[in-house]
Amino acid sequence: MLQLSHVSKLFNPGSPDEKIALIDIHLSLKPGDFVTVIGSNGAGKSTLMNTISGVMTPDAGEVRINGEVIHHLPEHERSRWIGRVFQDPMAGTAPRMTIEENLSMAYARGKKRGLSFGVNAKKRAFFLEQLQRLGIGLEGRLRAKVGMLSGGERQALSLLMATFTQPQILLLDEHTAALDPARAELITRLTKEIVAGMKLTTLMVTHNMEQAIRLGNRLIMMDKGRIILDVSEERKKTLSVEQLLGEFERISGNKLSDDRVVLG
Ligand SMILES: Nc1ncnc2c1ncn2[C@@H]1O[C@H](COP(=O)(O)OP(=O)(O)OP(=O)(O)O)[C@@H](O)[C@H]1O
Repeated sequence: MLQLSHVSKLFNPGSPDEKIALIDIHLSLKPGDFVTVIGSNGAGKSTLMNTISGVMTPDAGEVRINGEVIHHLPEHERSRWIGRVFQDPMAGTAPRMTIEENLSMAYARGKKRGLSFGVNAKKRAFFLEQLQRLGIGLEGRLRAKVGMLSGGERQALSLLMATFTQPQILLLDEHTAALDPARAELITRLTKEIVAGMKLTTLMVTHNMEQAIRLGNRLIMMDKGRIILDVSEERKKTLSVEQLLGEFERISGNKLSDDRVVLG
């Protein structure tokens, strides 16, 4: 499904600002895997997501989705294959457009140009059904401007839009981090439901250690551009936050330096 081999990324090579972001990363995900990603500041988590999404090209190695090298794919193919939700609820939606218009845009995403963004009765019925699944009352607000929604509502909409086209890979980039605990819990629940319901292959970066253990069937830990620990579903079942932090210290030789860490 997703295959990274020998992936490396260096910023500002040869300059005093040189930064090694990824070093010889190997990662293989099976269809339906839900992998949580944790690590210290600057470990390379965002660079990993950017490289998988094709936003950044690796300096060495390659990323394949279903056997195809991602960087060779045209933009519309990539956006059909990859859904992404960012930390900032503002990032995934267009605030001046209505919920219905945003959904229509997401619906057309990944399809060849020329496809209408317009909303017809059939599409509207589909949108209503999808919004009802979220269970937060957005189905009654199709014509509301998205800029009027709360952060949690926008993030729920972003999640729906990112998964509309049944992407091959779903990338969640600290997508609950900017929300208050109740909203974060809501988005976590919706994430679990959508990922399990659609059997999506998912990578989720989180600073919440408890969430990283509780969600998904695999956990990877990054430090200084490398994957330093890969935890199986079995091991995750009995793993505590203290043990996870202990493992980080044992392998990296340092305490986890993450200024946004949430223990649980
Ligand atoms: N565009 C860029 N230009 C230069 N250096 C960069 C750039 N993006 C990332 N880096 C550097 O690459 C390294 C990895 O950064 P990255 O953002 O991937 O880490 P991260 O694990 O997501 O960190 P955090 O948890 O702090 O957000 C860091 O040293 C960072 O400073």
